[in-house]
Amino acid sequence: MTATKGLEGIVAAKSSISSIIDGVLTYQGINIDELAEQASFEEVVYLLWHGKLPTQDELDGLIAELGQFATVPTEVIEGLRLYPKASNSMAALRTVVSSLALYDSEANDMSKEANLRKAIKLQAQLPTVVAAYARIREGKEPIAPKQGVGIAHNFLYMLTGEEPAQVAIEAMDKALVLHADHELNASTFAARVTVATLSDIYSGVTSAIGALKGPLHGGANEAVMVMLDEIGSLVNVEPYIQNKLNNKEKVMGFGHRVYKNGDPRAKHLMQMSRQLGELKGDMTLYEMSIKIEDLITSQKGLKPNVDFYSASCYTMLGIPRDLFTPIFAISRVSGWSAHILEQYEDNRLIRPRAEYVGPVNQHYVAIGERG
Ligand SMILES: CC(=O)SCCNC(=O)CCNC(=O)[C@H](O)C(C)(C)COP(=O)(O)OP(=O)(O)OC[C@H]1O[C@@H](n2cnc3c(N)ncnc32)[C@H](O)[C@@H]1OP(=O)(O)O
Ligand SMILES: O=C([O-])CC(=O)C(=O)O
Repeated sequence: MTATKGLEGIVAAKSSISSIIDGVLTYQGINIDELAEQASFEEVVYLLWHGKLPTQDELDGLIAELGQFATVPTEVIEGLRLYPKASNSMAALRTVVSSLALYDSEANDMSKEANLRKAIKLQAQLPTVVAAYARIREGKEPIAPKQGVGIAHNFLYMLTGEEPAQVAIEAMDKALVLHADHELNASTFAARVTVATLSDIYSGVTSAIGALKGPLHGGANEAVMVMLDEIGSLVNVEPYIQNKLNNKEKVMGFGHRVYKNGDPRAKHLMQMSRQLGELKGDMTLYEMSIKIEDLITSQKGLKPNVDFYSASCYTMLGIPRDLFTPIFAISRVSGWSAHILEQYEDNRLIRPRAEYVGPVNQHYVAIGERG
């Protein structure tokens, strides 16, 4: 038995949710470029869960259910007030999602209907939780979700307490569409491994949030913004990046396990970054990002991934950088849930093997005789 480090190239599941074939990403066979330009996030959620785009009635029904479930139990909001103010935002989100199970009477109901309902609840509640967390740590009161508006709109409203501009809603909605699913990425795999023991959907999503948090995965979007903040201005880009490359340090937001010729989502976020810069009348972050891309691509041959331009976009939307990965989770919970439901449909325990490389033929030595 020989291990493949990082399971690179190993096909570990059959799935009909999203595909990456020859560098093209599709959700249910629809190219991400079409969805990014035309679909709303709620249409994508329906697509991932039901395998087809919704009719107007089906879409209205989903939006109504998301509204109905968007309110988070008071106990959970009260719990947020007790978290240390300096908590890591993804650790807080992971803890909240785990605790949501305690207040859901059907948390352990494994029927198909209950599992779909729990997927809707999680999708509805994550934006409320992230916005409430962000406000409470600033000493502000959480804002109750609005009914009848999309998740992008509601999230920005609950975060700021103000009616968001149409351009901000559209940018956020597109970002949510672009992050919704991505085949067997690390967090989705973690979710599938967890529920393949026939554990519940809250456990699966809690595992997934833990996996998304890391900087090699979803945590890279925050790390990109840390880097942009450290660089500070266009003139500093070249020496900063050169120094990183000389020290053989990774530059966050570049490279990908599957895409070697570029992540198809990045160009949409790059355009969004440019447009938001133009609207703000401040191109600094966009221009710094373009310069970093030029340097990394020419010197390392690495292309930006989904996490690179999302950092400047979210900052220009006025969002604090430690909410970037929680926003990724607000979107990706749609994909995690789709994969969890798919796993339950045709389940088998996921339990690979390890190549043993430890010592052999050892013997127990009494404690007093050990060196
Ligand atoms: C939503 C997402 O999860 S998208 C990915 C987000 N993560 C990041 O942006 C973090 C930065 N990128 C990386 O760490 C990697 O490119 C990963 C983890 C995304 C993919 O990694 P892998 O396919 O395992 O590639 P691996 O990490 O083995 O790198 C291969 C080589 O490219 C180099 N490399 C890969 N990414 C980078 C990078 N961002 N900056 C500099 N060098 C890099 C590695 O140092 C390594 O070089 P070596 O062969 O000389 O040692
Ligand atoms: O697929 C991956 O390995 C990471 C990624 O881009 C994603 O989860 O969106």
